[in-house]
Amino acid sequence: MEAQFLKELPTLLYELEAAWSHALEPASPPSALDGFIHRAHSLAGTSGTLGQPALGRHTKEIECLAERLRQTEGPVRSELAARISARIRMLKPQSPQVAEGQETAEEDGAALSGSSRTKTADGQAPCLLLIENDPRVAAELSEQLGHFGWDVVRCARTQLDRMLDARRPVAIISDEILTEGHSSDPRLGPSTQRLATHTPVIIVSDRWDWDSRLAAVRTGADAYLTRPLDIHRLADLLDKLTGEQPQDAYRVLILDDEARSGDYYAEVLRGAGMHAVAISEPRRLLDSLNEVNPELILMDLHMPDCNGIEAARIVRQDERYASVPIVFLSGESDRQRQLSAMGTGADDFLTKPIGDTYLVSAVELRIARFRSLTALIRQDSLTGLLNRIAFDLQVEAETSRASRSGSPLVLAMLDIDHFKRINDTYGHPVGDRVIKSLAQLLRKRLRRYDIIGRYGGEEFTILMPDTPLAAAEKVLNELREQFSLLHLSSVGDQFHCTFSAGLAALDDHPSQELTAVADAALYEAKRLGRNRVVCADTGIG
Ligand SMILES: Nc1nc2c(ncn2[C@@H]2O[C@H](COP(=O)(O)OP(=O)(O)OP(=O)(O)O)[C@@H](O)[C@H]2O)c(=O)[nH]1
Repeated sequence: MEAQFLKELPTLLYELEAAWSHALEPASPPSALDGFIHRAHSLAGTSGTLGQPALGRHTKEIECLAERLRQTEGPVRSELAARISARIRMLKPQSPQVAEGQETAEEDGAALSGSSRTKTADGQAPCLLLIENDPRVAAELSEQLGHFGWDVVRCARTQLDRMLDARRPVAIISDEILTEGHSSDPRLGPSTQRLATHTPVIIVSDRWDWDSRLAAVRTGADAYLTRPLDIHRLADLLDKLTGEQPQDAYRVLILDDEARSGDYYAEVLRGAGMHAVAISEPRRLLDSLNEVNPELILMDLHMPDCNGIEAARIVRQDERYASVPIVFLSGESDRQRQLSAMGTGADDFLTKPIGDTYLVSAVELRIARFRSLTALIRQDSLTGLLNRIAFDLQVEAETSRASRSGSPLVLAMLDIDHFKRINDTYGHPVGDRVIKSLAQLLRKRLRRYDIIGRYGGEEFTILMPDTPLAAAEKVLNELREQFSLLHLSSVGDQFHCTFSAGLAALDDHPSQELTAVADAALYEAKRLGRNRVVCADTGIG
């Protein structure tokens, strides 16, 4: 049965995708969405039973999102629809076994080197189809996007239909407008029409005029860029359009002395794609805070050993969690008592019993607001990376986590070489662009759970959990090479930059000294001639 299911899977996925396209059409009746939910539901169930649990979970998430879409009004609808489309794009007809493997590799922290992008079925980087008549331009574009981790496949306009089916690209870059609407072009085959609904299209053109832009808009192109092409802008745009910077799952910690209800809420939140952990003993709170690093704490108010107000106070004693929203979830319905409970550092009160959809929305809204507020405080405005204070806090959290679990951890410090010369030669704004390019490269090529910060000026820091020193050195050397190959440009001028890096491993150095040790290794890299990676000596602390 499992073999038969695998054989039928491409068709089932095709039908699921087609049902989604149909549900998206403005003129479709509400039953179209019901039909899609039904298909997702049955695929989730069958996949789970027939040996494809990862596919089952993924499709279940799609089903839950679609259920919420059915119950949602207003602007959130388009966000939900985009999330469903992104998840559907991740379903590859031939991928179930690989999806399992990929999950394992990521869980093992094994996917160390290379891109952090989601790999396709055959382990390749996600593919971009490039329609570009000029071979020289195509080669250069492929090479440059390759540095950012994209696998660019050239394709003639006439091959588009076949290539869409064969490679299932995450986006199309084209030097010509894909005439008459790329989703309804009579010259395109059925697969093109199907995929084009979901595959973003970027037009790159020499023409600035209104008519060309309008024509692109009318064919459903998602973006229109003019030459000379700014590769960093294109890379940014690709990230946005392909959802390649997927939001990390919202992290929620639930404390409820009734283990069964805590587990139930956790299950509901997990069903909506969140990372939710439930504990029933207040004493486990501190450890769980470190493990989950929650963005919201749902807490029962009345508990026998320690009530919610006391537990909230304990959370607030730790400055790392001083601003994490705490929401009491309790059967307490007396408004006055609710308000006085909130006066102790909690932010809100949800009254039990609470419906699943309401719980999910309430949690999502609060975490979204928490994220946007903390981003302002934690992020460096030029690069969007963590600023120095936020990075240092992460060092504290990660070093204590790694010490407890005994897993290796490396801290790297990077500094762009001769940066003053770049500023002096090309001006400060170009210098800023160089800083942004390195930030972009780091973000693209490192794993999602590596922590990247801008430490100041042209200096960057990276914290690499679960990473032995030798592996980190290899990754940093790859990054160094990729950065040195990036074409950077100022008006009419092209130039290259390099960086130096110093690495320190937690195994060999006490956590308080990690940054200073990495900094000393960086200094050594500069002294030895720059454009190199130096690991701090083992055992010197
Ligand atoms: N454009 C730009 N320049 C910055 C920024 N922050 C710091 N700088 C400049 O970065 C330069 C750093 O120069 P130095 O510390 O002398 O080092 P360097 O020229 O990179 O030389 P080495 O590190 O020894 O290879 C200074 O000129 C700073 O003004 C920034 O945000 N944007």
